[in-house]
Amino acid sequence: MSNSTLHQVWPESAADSPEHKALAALRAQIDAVDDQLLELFQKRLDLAGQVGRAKDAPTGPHTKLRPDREKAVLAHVHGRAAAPHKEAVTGLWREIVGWGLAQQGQLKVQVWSPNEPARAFDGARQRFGRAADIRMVQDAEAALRFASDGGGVAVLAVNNDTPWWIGLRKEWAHLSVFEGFGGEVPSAFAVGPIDPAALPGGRRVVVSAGGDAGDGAGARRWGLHTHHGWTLALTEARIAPGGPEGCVGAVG
Ligand SMILES: C=C(O[C@@H]1C=C(C(=O)O)C=C[C@H]1O)C(=O)O
Repeated sequence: MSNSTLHQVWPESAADSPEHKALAALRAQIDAVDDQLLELFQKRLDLAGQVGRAKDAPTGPHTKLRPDREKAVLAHVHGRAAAPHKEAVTGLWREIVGWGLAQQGQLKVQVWSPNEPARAFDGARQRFGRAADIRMVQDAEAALRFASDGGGVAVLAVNNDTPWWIGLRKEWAHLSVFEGFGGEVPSAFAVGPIDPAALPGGRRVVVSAGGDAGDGAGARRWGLHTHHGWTLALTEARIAPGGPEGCVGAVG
């Protein structure tokens, strides 16, 4: 295409056309909104940093990640967002909350999923956001040890033969499940040294030796895995983490 043809299609006077002016005015509004967003986002980051320092005193061995609070923040913005924007708002706020948590120290996530590594990694990235340092690992026990030693959290698949979850009733009893990945019947769980008071209020994760122990009458229950008499299940029964029913956490 020659220059003369270009001139015909897009004459110099186009800069003064009503279309161009309307576009420029809209972009000026976007620039102004960006300035406001930038100021508010940085203010939020600073506040999250302050919350982190306020949490220093009583947290003990627990991570600063508070799944219950994150869930409440996401539910709040989802509830207030206009219907066509709910998905965009929720996706963005996952990122915002991830960066908020990062103000209190970068979250490290070890993902173990021998059968579906990409799916588990994507789930972890969506849940914890760009701010998190997320790595695939080859050994479920090592990932649990990493979480136990305060290194961060682990995302572990259950669609395989390694019954790592039995350890949540034994050597890893101080770790809690706080998220499920893959829908109603999760194929992976996030596990970490979460303050039991900060667990999300969703379905409870139960690891029990034999059968249906601890399920309240009539509560819905999803069996996920069994191994040598041990059962991993989800339940809607309102049982307390760490109690005799074998509740090892909850999913959001
Ligand atoms: C700011 C906090 O710390 C973290 C960051 C959050 C956020 O940015 O909204 C929410 C929960 C925590 O995982 C908090 O506990 O309130």
